[in-house]
Amino acid sequence: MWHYVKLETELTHVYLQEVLPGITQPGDDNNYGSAGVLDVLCLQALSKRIHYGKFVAEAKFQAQPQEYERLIRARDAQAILHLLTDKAVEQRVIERVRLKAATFGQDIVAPSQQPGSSSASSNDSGSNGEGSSDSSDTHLPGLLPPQGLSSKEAAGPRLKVSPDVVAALYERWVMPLTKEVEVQYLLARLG
Ligand SMILES: O=C(O)C(=O)C[C@]1(C(=O)O)C=C[C@@H](O)C=C1
Repeated sequence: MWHYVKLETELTHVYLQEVLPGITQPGDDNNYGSAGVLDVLCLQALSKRIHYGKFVAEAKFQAQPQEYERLIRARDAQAILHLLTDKAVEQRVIERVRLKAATFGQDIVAPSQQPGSSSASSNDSGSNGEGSSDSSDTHLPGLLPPQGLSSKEAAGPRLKVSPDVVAALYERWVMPLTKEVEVQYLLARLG
């Protein structure tokens, strides 16, 4: 049945093996509570995005019922995957994700806290505890792997995660998992 289509196990594996290493630095910052809360938020957001593939697949079925029905009856998962794939849309999604990560992932620094500013001190992290503990450090420890930054990114504003890494995660994992949900949904569609 279509509502049994759930890729939680695959998603957890991808999150632990691919997403986390891409957006964090190795090591232990002892922030287990905050990390746990954010892990759950990320997993829920990814799960929702991927499993919305069921609605997308239903719309695609409605648009081409005969084509899909023939492939579903033939149990031809590869042909279904091919029929539902739209490379132009995928390219637009990747570019939008890259732009969003570059825009909303900026680490905003008050002018007075910027390196070279007379009021910036090396150990002043502000009353709310935010900010770099070292004003000469261009990246927040634990948030941005410097090795994940392209030279273009490193020259621009400080970013919490590399837009290229986020775009690659979408291309290699998020969209393929969404398509896997779509295929599984369609295979169960007539049952
Ligand atoms: O928008 C669609 O047509 C989808 O099926 C969604 C999606 C995606 O995951 O973003 C997946 C497959 C398509 O090739 C394009 C995009």
